[in-house]
Amino acid sequence: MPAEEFVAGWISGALGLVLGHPFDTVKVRLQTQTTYRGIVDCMVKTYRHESLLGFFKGMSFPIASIAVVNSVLFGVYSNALLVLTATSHQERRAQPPSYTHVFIAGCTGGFLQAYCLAPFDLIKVRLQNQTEPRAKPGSRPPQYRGPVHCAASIFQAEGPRGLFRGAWALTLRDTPTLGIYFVTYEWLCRQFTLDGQTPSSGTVLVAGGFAGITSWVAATPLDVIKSRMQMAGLKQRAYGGLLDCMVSSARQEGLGVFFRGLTINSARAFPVNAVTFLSYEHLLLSWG
Ligand SMILES: C[N+](C)(C)CCCC[C@H](N)C(=O)O
Repeated sequence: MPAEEFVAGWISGALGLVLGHPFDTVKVRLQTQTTYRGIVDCMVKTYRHESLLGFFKGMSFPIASIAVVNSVLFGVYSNALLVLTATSHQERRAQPPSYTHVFIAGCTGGFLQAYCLAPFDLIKVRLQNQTEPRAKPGSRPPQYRGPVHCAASIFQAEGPRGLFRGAWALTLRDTPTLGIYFVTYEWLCRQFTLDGQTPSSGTVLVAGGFAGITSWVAATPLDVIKSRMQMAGLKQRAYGGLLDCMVSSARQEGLGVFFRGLTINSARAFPVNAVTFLSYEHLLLSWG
């Protein structure tokens, strides 16, 4: 099984992540808390209350973990294509796979990465939603002291299954939308590249950026539900399940609730995925 794809996926995931984390914090807060009037208000309040550091809450952990998850995504995607089309990454420019194969491989990668992502994403969301300013003497400490403490507290209170809260919503969110992700990327690359040629860096950046936006647009409704299920019982009311969360969120807040965080998600998705695909393609090219 070719391993370079996993390594390239790891490095490119880490690069994309740092760039996108501040957007991600604003997104999670807008989706799960009702105290902000919009993106700018959330940014201003976060900055005033918690300084620039507030935007990077919960990042150290994803940088290690999400990078691993990205490695699973790209590694499984590429190896699934190898199984489906019997072509390696290098051969695929000359013999491009069909969009159906790209979609199936993307969904497979999406499904498997969702399973690895679930506990990491849960911890990230819980830490991002702690709005207390950094420890001041005399102030009440936040519930979780850091990622390890957060994981340990959830494990102690709810057992291993607690760490997979919201995993079902996450899998539903990621399986089809990562199929869309790779199809969009491939389609855009092919539009701007002569047959058999390698796409230019500019093309890869634009195709990667739009692949990110398209898949996030499709993923946002379930992303809201996922984040809420992960917070259920803490700052959020408890839900009877995924459907209950959908119905009661829509009843209380209207259908618009399913698009919360869409603007910020798209603004984040472009740079993150442009950089992810560019570094991924470059690494693989330089390793020959
Ligand atoms: C499928 N869905 C849109 C949910 C995620 C796409 C993931 C791509 C990238 N790791 C990012 O964080 O933007």
